[in-house]
Amino acid sequence: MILDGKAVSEKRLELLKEKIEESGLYPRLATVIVGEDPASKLYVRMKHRTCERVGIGSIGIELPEDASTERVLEAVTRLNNDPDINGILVQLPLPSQVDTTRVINAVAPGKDVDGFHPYNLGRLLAGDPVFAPCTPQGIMTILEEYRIPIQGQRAVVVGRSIDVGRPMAALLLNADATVTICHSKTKKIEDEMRGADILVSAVGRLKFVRPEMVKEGATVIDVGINYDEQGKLCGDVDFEAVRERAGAITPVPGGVGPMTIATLMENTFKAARLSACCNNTVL
Ligand SMILES: NC(=O)C1=CN([C@@H]2O[C@H](COP(=O)(O)OP(=O)(O)OC[C@H]3O[C@@H](n4cnc5c(N)ncnc54)[C@H](OP(=O)(O)O)[C@@H]3O)[C@@H](O)[C@H]2O)C=CC1
Ligand SMILES: Nc1nc(=O)c2c([nH]1)NC[C@@H]1CN(c3ccc(C(=O)N[C@@H](CCC(=O)O)C(=O)O)cc3)C=[N+]21
Repeated sequence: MILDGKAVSEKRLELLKEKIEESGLYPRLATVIVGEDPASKLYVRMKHRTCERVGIGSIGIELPEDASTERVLEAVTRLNNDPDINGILVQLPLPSQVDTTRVINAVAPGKDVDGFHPYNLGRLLAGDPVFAPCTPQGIMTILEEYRIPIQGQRAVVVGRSIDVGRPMAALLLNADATVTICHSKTKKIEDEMRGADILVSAVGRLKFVRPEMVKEGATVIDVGINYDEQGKLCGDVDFEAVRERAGAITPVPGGVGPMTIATLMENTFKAARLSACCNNTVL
């Protein structure tokens, strides 16, 4: 079975559009982009376009490639203090002279729709999330939509980044999976991966997941965004070979990526509701 993330994202966006209309709210997202990286610019454009489609206002702050940490912090602080802005997304990666951790930590937790702030990561780890990172949260939505059982299942997450691997493991644990996290220092990683009922690859390497690493019938989630020798967009999974063994698998493109953006929209609406109804007292 192919897990059609694109179709699930379309369905969720239509539903969200209706909910936003009914709410009478006008949520607003601000993006901050530093430099001219074409991939980052493309992603930010896609986010703004999706905002427009569901009834979320958006503004884009663009800073020069050589912007200092202080300059980026100043932009974030201004957005934190702007009552018209509900969500703030600082597009990563930032140029090397910018201290990414300081910038992430500066975003007001109630506007942190990426879920990267340590407050939100802590809430997630405590089993009581407010904003979970969009990519892993979007993966949970795909699993739910396709009724893939999670409770008691063995889940293996390859990758331990703040944006994908770690929060993915926390979400699966919160859903009662038995979770293993693998990374570049993991010994006998193939044996770990072969034990997975649910295998999530967030590595960033072409053909990292080969069929011999996949249990027959497993659910395989491909987070990777890579380009092959022809410049074609590919995930981490050797898709054609692995799909024969997997019970269910996400393609790239059309799998996890569209769900990341749909979840960002859901988090932005949530941020708007939190500030409207409870003045952020849940935080
Ligand atoms: N579709 C989407 O919406 C999104 C896609 N992505 C894509 O997902 C991929 C991962 O992203 P991200 O988590 O940010 O990346 P990072 O580079 O931050 O993390 C990669 C992880 O993979 C691990 N790793 C690298 N090589 C190996 C190896 N040979 N064996 C086992 N583990 C290895 C690293 O281990 P260690 O920690 O030991 O170095 C690290 O934990 C990228 O391709 C990225 O473009 C990312 C975000 C959203
Ligand atoms: N602060 C921050 N938040 C992020 O969520 C964030 C980020 N920085 N930096 C970069 C990564 C990457 N990311 C993707 C989003 C959508 C697709 C996506 O929609 N991909 C389409 C294909 C798009 C194409 O054609 O290239 C697909 O897989 O079908 C991919 C990757 C979000 N990220």
